[in-house]
Amino acid sequence: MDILKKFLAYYKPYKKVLFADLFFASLASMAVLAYPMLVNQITKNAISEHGIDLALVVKMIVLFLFLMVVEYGSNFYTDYCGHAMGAKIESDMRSDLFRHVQKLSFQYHDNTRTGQLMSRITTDLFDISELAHHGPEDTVISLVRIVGSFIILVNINGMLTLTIFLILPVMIVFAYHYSIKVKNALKKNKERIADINSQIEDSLSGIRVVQSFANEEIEMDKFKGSNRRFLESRKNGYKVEALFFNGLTGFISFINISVVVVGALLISYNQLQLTELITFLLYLNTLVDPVKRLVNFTQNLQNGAAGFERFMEILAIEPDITDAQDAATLSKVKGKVEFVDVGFQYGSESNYVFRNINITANPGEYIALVGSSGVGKTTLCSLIPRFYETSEGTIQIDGTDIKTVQLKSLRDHIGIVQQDVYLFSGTIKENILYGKPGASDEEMINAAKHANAHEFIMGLPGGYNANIGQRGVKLSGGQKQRLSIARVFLKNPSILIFDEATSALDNESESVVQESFEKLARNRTTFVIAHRLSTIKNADRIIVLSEKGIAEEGTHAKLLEKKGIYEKLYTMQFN
Ligand SMILES: Nc1ncnc2c1ncn2[C@@H]1O[C@H](COP(=O)(O)OP(=O)(O)OP(=O)(O)O)[C@@H](O)[C@H]1O
Repeated sequence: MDILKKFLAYYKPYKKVLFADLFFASLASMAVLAYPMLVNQITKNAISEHGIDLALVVKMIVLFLFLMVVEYGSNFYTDYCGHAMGAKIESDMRSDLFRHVQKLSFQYHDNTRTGQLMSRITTDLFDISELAHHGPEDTVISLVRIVGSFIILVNINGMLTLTIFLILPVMIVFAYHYSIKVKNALKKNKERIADINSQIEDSLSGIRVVQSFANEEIEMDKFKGSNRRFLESRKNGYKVEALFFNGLTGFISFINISVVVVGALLISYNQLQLTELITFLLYLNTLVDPVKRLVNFTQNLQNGAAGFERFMEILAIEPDITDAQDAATLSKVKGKVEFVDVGFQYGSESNYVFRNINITANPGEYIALVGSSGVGKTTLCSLIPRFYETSEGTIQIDGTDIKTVQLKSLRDHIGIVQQDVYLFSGTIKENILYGKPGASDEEMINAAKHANAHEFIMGLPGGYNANIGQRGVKLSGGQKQRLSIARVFLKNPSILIFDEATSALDNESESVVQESFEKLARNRTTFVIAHRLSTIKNADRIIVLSEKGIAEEGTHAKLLEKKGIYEKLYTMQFN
């Protein structure tokens, strides 16, 4: 019931269109019901052995034309405005879903396949929109036509009507049964094509890996398998569809023949006139369409309802990282960052990545985090912008617990340069402006200059308006890094997190990136997740993480002196 209420709520902005749609759907159905009556008038009263009543024929033709205008005009409205209403509802739902999914935390996205989400956002919502539009409309059309025809048919002849309504339920059961089979076949088709799509996406996104391993044949074999499965499911789909449609046509012919046979008997007993039989046969055809619509409606209902349930399931997931009710705005940040007894685990079932972490970073301090792979350096840093929530302890910025401030204001003060730079397809300018939408060209170019990116950008055809291709494929690793640094320069945050690239850039571009990053870090509290120890010799403080938490802390020189973990790591890399 609750779910129905939520579904109906989406009609609210389109109430007028919905009522108009239902009104025109009823009008068109009534016009269809009136046609056989006109034919009846012509065959019964206008044409007789005494000749033709021309005046009546003309009157009927005019009425015919009028009904046609009413029917097609109404159909135009339902086809156009009704569908548009469905599409608008779908678009509203898609916006709600996208807005919601954007709010869900990293934890949710870590555990959800993007492809699945995309298919929900597209396929499910299309099914719902079909239901939103065709559901009420088809019900009204079918009711008006079936009830209307029934009343008219009974008025013409009760016995003949009984003949139809004895066969009709069997036909409905047949149609329902096969419509489910068709539906299942179509669902299977969809699943199989989704398999193919995700496989193509996977193979083509990794085309560089595929070609470098020369594994095209292996990919082709995988593709052949899913391609064959899709072909089989389509063949099966066509088979059940052929059975469904031909079976239905068979039933209709059978009803027609039964009516002709019973009608002929009734005529021979003077219980029926020939003109009445003709009218009757014409009404038969107006009955077939609503039956098909009803069957179609049950399908729409199943698909749409299942889709809507899934849609609501996602909307029901509460974002686990949100603003507290009385969250304050974090403004004028000096940049003191404190970890107080911080512990973290990914999900309540998993082990703690670390516990009892205490770090105080003073404004403007440059802190490097080192430690073996998987020890939790990235995780530690992702707690500062609250990408994940601490499991124990608190993190404070300038003495304020980050859980008590508005998420947006917190993230506005933090700049992140990730090892795997993500650039959006579009121009250089659009990508830099992502750091501060609405910034002037001058500010943007300044940021690029600070990031040592201006020169290479000017060398590209189109300069700042050069298109960088999907995810920036047309740029080198170092260029992408510098663009992401420019983006953060423009943002101008007080706190900085730099996840150093593990994949080595060549020495020259590395030193350019390093130089621009050091410029960016000036006067900002900076956390560097360091992989190459050569880059952090000048850090104010180096924190060495181990499985047991913070193992060592100090400057490069002090830690070397200490001859502990850091010294070991350093000698290993140096050698
Ligand atoms: N999204 C996630 N969900 C569950 N576990 C995760 C997730 N991300 C990381 N982990 C686990 O948490 C631990 C710490 O990972 P993290 O990436 O923080 O380490 P790291 O020190 O930055 O490693 P590296 O130097 O290799 O980048 C690892 O054991 C990792 O498997």
